Amino acid sequence: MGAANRRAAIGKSRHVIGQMTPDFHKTVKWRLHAGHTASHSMSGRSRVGFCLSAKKRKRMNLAAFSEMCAGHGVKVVEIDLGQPLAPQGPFDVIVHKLSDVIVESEHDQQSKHLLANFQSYVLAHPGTVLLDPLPAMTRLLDRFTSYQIMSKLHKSLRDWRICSPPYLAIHSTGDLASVQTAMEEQGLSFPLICKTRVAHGSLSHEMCLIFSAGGLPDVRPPCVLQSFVSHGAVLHKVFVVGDRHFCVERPSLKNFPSGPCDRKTIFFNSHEVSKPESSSHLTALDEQTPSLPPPSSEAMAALVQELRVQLGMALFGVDVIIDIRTHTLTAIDINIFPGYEGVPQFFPSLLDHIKKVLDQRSGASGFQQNT
Ligand SMILES: Nc1ncnc2c1ncn2[C@@H]1O[C@H](COP(=O)(O)OP(=O)(O)OP(=O)(O)O)[C@@H](O)[C@H]1O
Ligand SMILES: O=P(O)(O)O[C@H]1[C@H](OP(=O)(O)O)[C@@H](OP(=O)(O)O)[C@@H](O)[C@@H](O)[C@@H]1OP(=O)(O)O
Ligand SMILES: [Mg+2]
Ligand SMILES: [Mg+2]
Repeated sequence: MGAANRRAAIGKSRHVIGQMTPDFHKTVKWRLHAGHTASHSMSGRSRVGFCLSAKKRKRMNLAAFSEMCAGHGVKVVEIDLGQPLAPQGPFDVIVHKLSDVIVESEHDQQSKHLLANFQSYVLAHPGTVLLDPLPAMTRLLDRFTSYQIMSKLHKSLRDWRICSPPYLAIHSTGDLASVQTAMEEQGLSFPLICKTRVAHGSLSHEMCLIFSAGGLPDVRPPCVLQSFVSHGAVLHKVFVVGDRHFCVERPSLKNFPSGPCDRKTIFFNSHEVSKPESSSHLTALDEQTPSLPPPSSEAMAALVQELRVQLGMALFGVDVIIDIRTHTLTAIDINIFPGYEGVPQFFPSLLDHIKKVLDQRSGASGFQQNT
C-alpha cells in the first residue's frame, strides 16, 4: 500500500465525545462536585478519587468508567478540587491530571490554592496512592526535562536503535545570538521544529518549522529547537496503562528535504496534524512515497519498559516516528495521562491497574507512594 493510501486509513474521525472548550483554562472547571462523601468503612468498597478537568472527564467518559468500576467493587469519586479533600475522602487511590493547575499555579493565585489544597491532603494521607506521583508528572510538563530524559534513551536502548532528535533548549531571547554556534555543537540541522517549553495545556501545541537561519527570529523563547526528522507522515502513538501498552497510528508531518532552504517559517498547531481526524496540507504525502515497515513490537516494548523505569509513572504516552533514511525509532514526545483514543482496552486496563495498586497497597503495610 502506498503511503498516501495507508494514511487515508489512519485518518478516522474522533469517536470520543467532547471537544476543547474555550473556557478550559478557567480554574472554575475544577469545581462543582459535592456530595460524594460515603466513607470507605461504611461501604466496604475501595474508593478511587478522580481529579480531572471537566474537559478531561468528558473526553474519557468518566461516568461510563465509574459504572464499570461499580460492578467490580470500586467506587469512583469525582473530586472537587475547590473544596477540602478530607471530607470527600477517604481515598485509596487518586487518579489525576493536574498538569494545567500546576502550570497555572506559577502565575495564578486561584490555581495555587487548588494545588495547595490537593497537596495538603496528599501529605496528610501518605497511604493514598497517586496515579501518578506529582514530581514525576511535573518533570514532563517541561520539554527541557522531557527531552533530557529522551536523549538518554539511545544509550539505555542501544540494542534497539532507539533515539530522539538532537535539540537545543532556548531559555531567553538573549540565547538567540548564539543559536547557530550551539546548533552546530549539538548536531542540529535544518529544518528545525520549534516547540514551547511548557509541554501541556492549550498553548503548548503551537509550534513552527524553521527552514534556515533567516527564520530563527521567529523563535519565541522559552522553547526547544529540534531537528526535523522525515518519517513518511506516520506517527506511532504508544499509550501506556500500568504494565500494558497499546500502539496506534496517526497522521503526522510530511517529509521535508534536509538542509536549509528559502521557505518561510510554517506555524501550526500539533492537534491539526496528529489527531485521528487531522487532515492538513502539512500531512499530505505523494502517492509514490513508499511506506515504511511498522516498528518492531519488541523495540516498542523495550522503549516503554525503559520509560516506566525512568519516569516512575503508570499513565503516559510516547510518540514515536521512524526515520525514513535510517529506519531508527525516534521518540519525539512524552505525554502525561493522554487521551487513549483508539484504545478500546483502555477502561479494562485502567481498572486492572487500579486493582493491582489496591492489592499492593493492602499487601504492604505502611506502603507509601505519594511523594
Ligand atoms: N523532530 C520531529 N521531526 C519530525 N516531525 C516532528 C518532530 N517533532 C514533532 N513532529 C511532528 O509534530 C507533531 C507534534 O509534535 P509533538 O508531539 O512534540 O507535539 P505535542 O503538541 O506535544 O503533541 P501531543 O498532542 O501528542 O502532546 C508530531 O505529532 C509530529 O507530526
Ligand atoms: O484531554 P487532555 O487534556 O488530556 O489532552 C491531551 C490530549 O488528549 P485528548 O485526546 O483528550 O486531546 C493528548 O492527545 P493524544 O496524545 O492522546 O492524542 C495530548 O495532546 C496531550 O498533550 C493533551 O494534554 P494537554 O496538553 O491538554 O494537557
Ligand atoms: Mg505529540
Ligand atoms: Mg505532547
